[in-house]
Amino acid sequence: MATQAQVITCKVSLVIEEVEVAPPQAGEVRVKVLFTALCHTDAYTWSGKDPEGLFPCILGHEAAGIVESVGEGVTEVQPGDHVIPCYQAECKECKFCKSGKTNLCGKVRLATGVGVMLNDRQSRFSINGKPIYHFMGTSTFSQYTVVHDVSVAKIDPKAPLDKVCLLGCGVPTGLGAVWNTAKVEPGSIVAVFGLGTVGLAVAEGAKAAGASRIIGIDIDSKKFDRAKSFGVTEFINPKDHEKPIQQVIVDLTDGGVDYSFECIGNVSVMRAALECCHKGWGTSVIVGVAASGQEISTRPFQLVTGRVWKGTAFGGFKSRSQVPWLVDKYMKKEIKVDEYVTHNMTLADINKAFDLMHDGGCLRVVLDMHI
Ligand SMILES: NC(=O)c1ccc[n+]([C@@H]2O[C@H](COP(=O)([O-])OP(=O)(O)OC[C@H]3O[C@@H](n4cnc5c(N)ncnc54)[C@H](O)[C@@H]3O)[C@@H](O)[C@H]2O)c1
Ligand SMILES: N[C@@H](CCC(=O)N[C@@H](CSCO)C(=O)NCC(=O)O)C(=O)O
Ligand SMILES: [Zn+2]
Ligand SMILES: [Zn+2]
Repeated sequence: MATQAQVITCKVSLVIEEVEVAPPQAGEVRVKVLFTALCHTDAYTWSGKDPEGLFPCILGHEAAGIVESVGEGVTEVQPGDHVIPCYQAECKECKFCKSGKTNLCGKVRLATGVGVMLNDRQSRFSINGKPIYHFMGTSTFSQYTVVHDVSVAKIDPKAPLDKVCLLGCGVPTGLGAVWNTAKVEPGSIVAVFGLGTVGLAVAEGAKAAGASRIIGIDIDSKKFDRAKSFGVTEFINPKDHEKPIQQVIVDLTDGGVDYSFECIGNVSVMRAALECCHKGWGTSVIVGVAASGQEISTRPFQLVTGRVWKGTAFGGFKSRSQVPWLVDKYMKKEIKVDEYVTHNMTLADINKAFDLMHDGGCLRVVLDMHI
């Protein structure tokens, strides 16, 4: 086909470049990133569908490392501390942090949303004097990064960093969606849409909360076997049914589920997840991130008749307070983490790692940043 005068769609790679990382300023921490995993939100922003996506930038937000140096006034971490960068900050002082109602923090969010540090609204990354933007206040696809002190959790130095890096995003998000946002009670019937890392962590959290049935829904039936070991008790592939998936679930559950979780980022599935909830009390939690311009819809009657629609960011966990607690739970073998790591690679292979995310067998790829 002739392509002259046409827009061409083609593949591009992330590039690995030498970057200058400026010293941390007041209230900032420079971290040597040892291991980082890839999350679908990195792929989402790279795709250009994130309205906050700003390029050129350094992506990455699910990582663990060691503090290299700290700026003036930083008291809660020091060089040598083992840390997890937290894209969701916790300053403990702002209106949000003090509300007792949310884990969102307002202190640095406006700066991190536009790829800069709060102090001087500049980036600490540059190439030949030209700034490279930060991403989600973390930018962990770099061997060194600079984060705000409110965006870093100090953790047990005995914890294996090549595993607990996952506690920077996907696993806490799923667990917390169940424990903090939905507050699933023992005996509940739960539906999980999407059986990737986040959906499996929802299943794990629901099992721990004592759910009686955990129904996993995915369009890839290969996901089902593995999901059993995370707590899923029944499986549905929407492709095997002619009826809308919400009707299939309502029929199977005597009127609908107590809780549902959308872990895909698809607005049609978000609607189905709400509408498969039981009249009068069923609650649906949106976890997946949908692209810019996408909107959710349903008949208001669904809410009038008692269903509740919620969303969650980082599973409602307060990052600096609770990430160390999650690390301790992992060390006591009370939550899974190793089981979500399906591949280990190096920074040099980051493009292959992104390709692997489309492979049904892949959950998390962990990159060793210094080989
Ligand atoms: N809210 C938050 O704080 C937060 C944190 C982390 C990730 N996320 C988002 O959560 C979502 C899930 O992340 P993940 O890493 O588990 O992704 P993933 O791609 O590994 O998992 C998604 C799963 O959904 C399945 N799927 C796709 N379309 C489907 C459909 N129409 N019906 C049923 N199943 C379908 C896929 O087969 C896959 O198993 C992403 O959108 C990610 O950006 C949100
Ligand atoms: N810039 C994106 C926001 C996407 C989004 O909702 N991010 C989640 C975390 S995804 C982690 O993998 C989140 O926590 N949001 C709350 C926040 O960003 O403060 C967009 O605009 O689509
Ligand atoms: Zn993420
Ligand atoms: Zn705050």
